[in-house]
Amino acid sequence: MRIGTRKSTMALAQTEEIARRLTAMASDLDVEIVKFETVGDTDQTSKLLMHGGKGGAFVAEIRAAIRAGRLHAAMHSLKDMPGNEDTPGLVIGATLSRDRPTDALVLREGVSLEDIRRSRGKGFKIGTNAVRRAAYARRLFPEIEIVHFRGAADTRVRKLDNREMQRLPDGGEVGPADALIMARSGLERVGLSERIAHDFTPQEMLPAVGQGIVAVECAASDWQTRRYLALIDDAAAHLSCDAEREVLWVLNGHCNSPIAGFSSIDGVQMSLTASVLDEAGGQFIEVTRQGPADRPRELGRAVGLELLAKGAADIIERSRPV
Ligand SMILES: NCc1[nH]cc(CCC(=O)O)c1CC(=O)O
Repeated sequence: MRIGTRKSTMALAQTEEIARRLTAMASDLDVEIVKFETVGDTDQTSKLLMHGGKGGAFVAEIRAAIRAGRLHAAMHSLKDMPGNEDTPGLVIGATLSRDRPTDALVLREGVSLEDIRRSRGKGFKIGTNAVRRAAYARRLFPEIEIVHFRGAADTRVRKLDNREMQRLPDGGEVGPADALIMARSGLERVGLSERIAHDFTPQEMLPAVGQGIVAVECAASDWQTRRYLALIDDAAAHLSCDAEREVLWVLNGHCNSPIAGFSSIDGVQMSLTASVLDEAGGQFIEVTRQGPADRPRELGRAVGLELLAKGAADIIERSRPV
């Protein structure tokens, strides 16, 4: 099975995990990891929007290779898969069991969370490129300065430690950052979890839709690949995937929309919370509902529609595109 992936440390770790799980379930299977250098990786400073947005940059090229038969499958972080475009002929053949979905705070030497909390963020710069994280950061630390930080997880931490500036598309630069907000699961996968100073609770910072879930995509008609992928599919993660992504679908959301969504399963019940916030941190709409765990899309749809009824569309429309 030829599995395509970006070649960042994190993406490779995730793909190696897929390969390990596949060969544990099917010892006859040979897995080959095919590394792609996407436009999003080679072009670190220019706006991702030029390449069709973040999801477009990371995902489009690898999908074309599946459709052309050069790959059997592709690894994606579910969080990075756009929720507002159809993917005819492709399916998510497997979702791996979910890693811890929280966002985490990484600090440079000499800075503590207490300092940041006490000053309500005043005098501190926090690096992130996610509209959702910026919005929640401003709710938690109203006077913090957000600096746009990009790049692979390990690169970002190196820039933080070396007090490097971040170049911007317009030629300017920002930084250096005092802290970063990053996904715990990503930090774990690149071996940097000991750098986590604080895990934000879902009440402090609701995770992105799909955060912590690794997905494997393949051609809908490739039954042999689907049969293998079914062996490593985690049912609970797949139900959460369906529920949370339905919210994105209803809200026409992409991976950098100001939208958060997180579901959990307790027995036969699923609880789903989703929110929409504006980047300045002023407007915040949150909805929680419970429903039967085996009908995740219905629950996602109900939550998405309730967010719309409470004014979500306005906030989403006013948010920056990527
Ligand atoms: N946007 C990059 C990205 N895509 C997936 C993860 C890791 C978490 C995950 O798999 O959900 C990250 C890094 C981050 O957000 O810090």
